[in-house]
Parts: sequence; structure tokens; C-alpha cells
Amino acid sequence: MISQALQLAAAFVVARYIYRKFTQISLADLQGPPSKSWLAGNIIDLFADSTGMLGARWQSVYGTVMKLNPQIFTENAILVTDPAALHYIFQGEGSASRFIRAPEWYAMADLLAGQCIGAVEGEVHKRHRKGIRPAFGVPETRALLPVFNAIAQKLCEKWEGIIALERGDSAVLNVSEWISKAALDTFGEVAFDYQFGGLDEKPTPLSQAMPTVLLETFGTTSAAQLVLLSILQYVPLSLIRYVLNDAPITGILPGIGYVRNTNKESERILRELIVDRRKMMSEGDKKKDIMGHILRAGLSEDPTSKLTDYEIVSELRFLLLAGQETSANTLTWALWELAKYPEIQTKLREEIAEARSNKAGKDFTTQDLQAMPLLNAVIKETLRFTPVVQNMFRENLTDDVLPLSSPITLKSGRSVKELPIPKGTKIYCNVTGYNMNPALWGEDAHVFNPQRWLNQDNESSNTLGMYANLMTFSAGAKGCIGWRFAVMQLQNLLSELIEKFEFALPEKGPKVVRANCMATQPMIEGQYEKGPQLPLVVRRAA
Ligand code: HEM
Repeated sequence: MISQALQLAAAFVVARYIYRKFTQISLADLQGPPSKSWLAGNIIDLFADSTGMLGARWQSVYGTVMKLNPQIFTENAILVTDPAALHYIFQGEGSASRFIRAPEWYAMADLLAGQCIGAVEGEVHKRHRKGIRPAFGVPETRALLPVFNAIAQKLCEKWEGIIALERGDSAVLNVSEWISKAALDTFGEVAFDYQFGGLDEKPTPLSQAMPTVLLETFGTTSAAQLVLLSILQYVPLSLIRYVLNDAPITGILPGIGYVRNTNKESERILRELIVDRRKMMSEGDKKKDIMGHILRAGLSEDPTSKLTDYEIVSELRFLLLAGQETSANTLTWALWELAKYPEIQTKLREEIAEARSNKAGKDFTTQDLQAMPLLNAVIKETLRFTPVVQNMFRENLTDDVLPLSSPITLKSGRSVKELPIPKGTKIYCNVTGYNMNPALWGEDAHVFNPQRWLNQDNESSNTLGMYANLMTFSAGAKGCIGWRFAVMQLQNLLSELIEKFEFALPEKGPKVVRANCMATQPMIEGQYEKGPQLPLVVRRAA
């Protein structure tokens, strides 16, 4: 009986394969990079890349849409950097429901944060987005600036203290670690009035775990993990939840035990905070942090935006991941670039000093920060040059045709201006390739050059993305909801740090690489086990 069932199943798989081979739209004529791994295909190359520029390099060889060799158990995969194709996928009419986040990836979001906005699709996603949107408007974000300021001042005082202890005017600091602590402390306060204690070096169990959770999960992505990820797409989410949260698989995914503990701890703390806050709200509390906005929005009985308590906890956990490492790493990369280009750093310090001279000792307002052209140019250029999220993962629910902004040449020599793709194609929407496309950003697209933003004529005419025509915050209905928050935090921290300190590369410093741990993190070659490191000489500014 069992052998008959197996034979039947095998016959079904073969028949399905043959049927799809002859009826499916074929991507065989599309160019693409060769693969060294039959198990993990080119996907492992994307994760193992330590330059953060693989997508841009491939683009220059294979064009703006290329075929990838997917990992085993996945039929079709492409990498897209073409502006018109990305516009169609992210901002085209009805695109959010035709191009979904690939299921294996929202399963990962579910593992890391529970039933959050990153782990849901369709109408449920719309409800989640509507439920948290009240926390991310312009006035709500601007109201957070005093907290950003206070923590930036605290970070500066810490560094002053360390430099004083060194009895000189400088010290070599792992700026990555410090910025991460500052970002976590900021997030704790503005999100749910919680003291993570990072800068005070009195860490809570949660603050110790959070900065490395992405690293533990994705830091050294192996072929086995990618195969597992591929299998996930065929498994119902409820089973995945059980396997990821409870099943004994710590041997296959070593980071998972760690992630599970972090999840439990964060859920416990957040549930307690929600209970306390509800009580305070019933007594008239009007705190305007992210949790306050979400809970207040949840008071309405509107089913199109109402979130359950578990969903609110998941949302806050997701926001912690989405909002902390992304901003922290972007700022760290900005300091790295400014250390490499001291002349830009000096000009920026002059711009900040001039703005400060008009403030009579007061803190910068959002208008002051907006009015500094070089500061904003450095931020945009860092977001363009080192996007911390390198790929967005999408999958099309129906056969579709991607429009292309410029023709691509197929293996057969034919040139096409649009590309039919079969249903279920894994689409790697590559941010670095788009952000470094010379047709959009000029022949020096591969060079860090904030000047390009000071010349309005150079700004790309393509209208894609949430900010500055960049793909860094993604785009459309699932684009980054926290981009204003991130930009304001970058403006605030960068202006405070550059005003007070000079940054330089250490002499004979180690080789720093861009490790792709879902967020692009600085690591020292050969020292991955030590986690993110970016040693810079930090000197009191003259
Ligand atoms: C430099 C900093 C940041 C970068 C580069 C960044 C990037 C991104 C990207 C690329 C996505 C979209 C992924 C996709 O389309 O599949 C995204 C989504 C998201 N981000 Fe950010 N992010 C940053 C900061 C933040 C901050 C500060 C917050 C919150 C405080 C935040 C909250 C979110 C949320 C909630 C989503 C999911 C949106 C949805 O599914 O509708 N992000 N972010």
C-alpha cells in the first residue's frame, strides 16, 4: 500500500515537472551568473558577499534583470535592478497583491518577531499597517527629537570620558558597538519608554540580546540553511511556527535557541509594559511614544486597523529589529566614509558650526537639520552607497510581464524591452544594483560622492522609493514605514558627533568588510565571531 502511494506520488511529481517544463514561461534565454553550488545556487553568493556590491557587479555584466540559479527545491529566481521593473513590482497598480513577500521570508519574520507587519500579507498586512501608521506621521516623528538629542549628548559625554581616561585627545573606539547601544537606548525610550541601559553599561537581558539577533540568525548563512529556507515555502505557516518556535532543530540552525530565548524575553517584557501602559492611560496618561500611539489607535473598534495584544507585542518586537540595526549601521557606515574622506568631514563640521552659531546654545530643530545641505547630502549618499538592506524578496502570484527601462540582451542575442516571468518566480529586488546603476546616478555611481546631491541636476529623475529616489527604504505599500524616523535620527546623531569629534582610520587598521546579516554590518576580516566591529580613531574636534 505504502509503495503504491509512493509510486503514485513520484509519478505525480514527474508529471507535474514535465507539464510545467512544456507549459511554463521559460527564463532559459536570460543571462545570469554561473553558480558554484548546486544546493544553494547563486543565493549563497548574495549572502556570502563581503563587498555589499555584488548586485551592482552582476548588473554590469548581465544587465538589469538576470537569471539566478536558485537553491534546490526552487524553480525560478531572478535578480532585478531595472528602475521600470522595480517601479512596476513595488508601485504599479495592484502590485502589492500580485507581488507578495516570498512566503519563506515572511516565515522568517514570524520566527523573529511573531505575527507582525513583516510576517503578513494582503488584507491582514493592510490592517497591520493602518494600526501602526499613527505612530509614524510627520508631527509624531518630529516630537521625538528631544529624546534623540538627549541620547546623542549622552553618547558624546561617554566618548569624552573615554578620551579623557586615555590622557590624550583621542581614542580608538569600536564605533559600531557604541552607535548600536545609542540606537537601542533611543528606540527603547521613543518606542515604549523603556530603559535598555546600553550607554550606561547596565544592560538588561533584552538589550544584550537585541543587537546581535540578526547576526546570530543570518551572520553565516550556510547552504543547509538556504535549502531549509527553500523547503519552508511548501510548508503551512502553522507548521513552520511550531518547527521554528518549539521543535528540536537547534542542531541544524545553531542560532535558533538564542533567537527563541530572545523572543520569550522580549515578549514577556512587552506584555508587562502594555499592561502597565493601559492602566496609566485609564488614569489619563497621554505619552506620545510609539506604543502610546498604537494603543490609542487600537481603542477604536475599527476592524480595518484593530490589532490584538499578541499582534501589538509582535509589532513592537519587529519595530525593534527593523528600526534599530538599520539606522545604527547606516550611521556607522557614514562615519566610516567620512573617516576615509577627511576633506568632506571638515566641510561638514564647518557647516554644522555655522548653523550652531545662530542657535545661542539651543538644540537644533528639525528645520535646522533640514536646512544643512551637506549634512543631508552625506546622509543620502550613505543610504545610496551602503544600503543596509541589500535585497527585497518578492514572488509573483500570476504569470506577469516586467517592463524594462532599457533593453536587455538575451543569450540568443535578442534584445527585449519587456520580460515575461512565470508565476512563482523568486524575485530578488537588488538595492545596491539599482542604487549604483550608472544610467541613473552617473558614471561615478560606484564612488562615494555626496556632492552629487548638492547638484539638483544630478538627482535621478526616476520616482521610486520612499526617499530621495533610492530603493534603500524599499517602496510602495510595504515600503519602510519608519523612514522619517531613520532620517531624523541620522541627521541628529551625525550632526552632534561630527560637531564634537573628528574621525580617522586607524593606522594599519584591519580590513573592514560589509557582512550581509540581513542588515549590512561592518566586520573585521577573519574575526566574524567577534560580531560587528568598526574601529576608528575618535579625536576631540579642534
Ligand atoms: C536606515 C534605516 C532603515 C532602512 C534602510 C530601512 C529599510 C527598510 C526596507 C528596505 C523595508 C522594506 C522591506 C520590503 O519591502 O520587503 C523596510 C520595512 C519596514 N521598516 Fe524600515 N528601514 C530603516 C529604518 C526603520 C525604522 C527606524 C523603523 C521604525 C521605527 C522601520 C520600520 C519598518 C517597518 C515597520 C517595515 C515594514 C513595513 C511593511 O511591511 O509595511 N524601519 N525598512
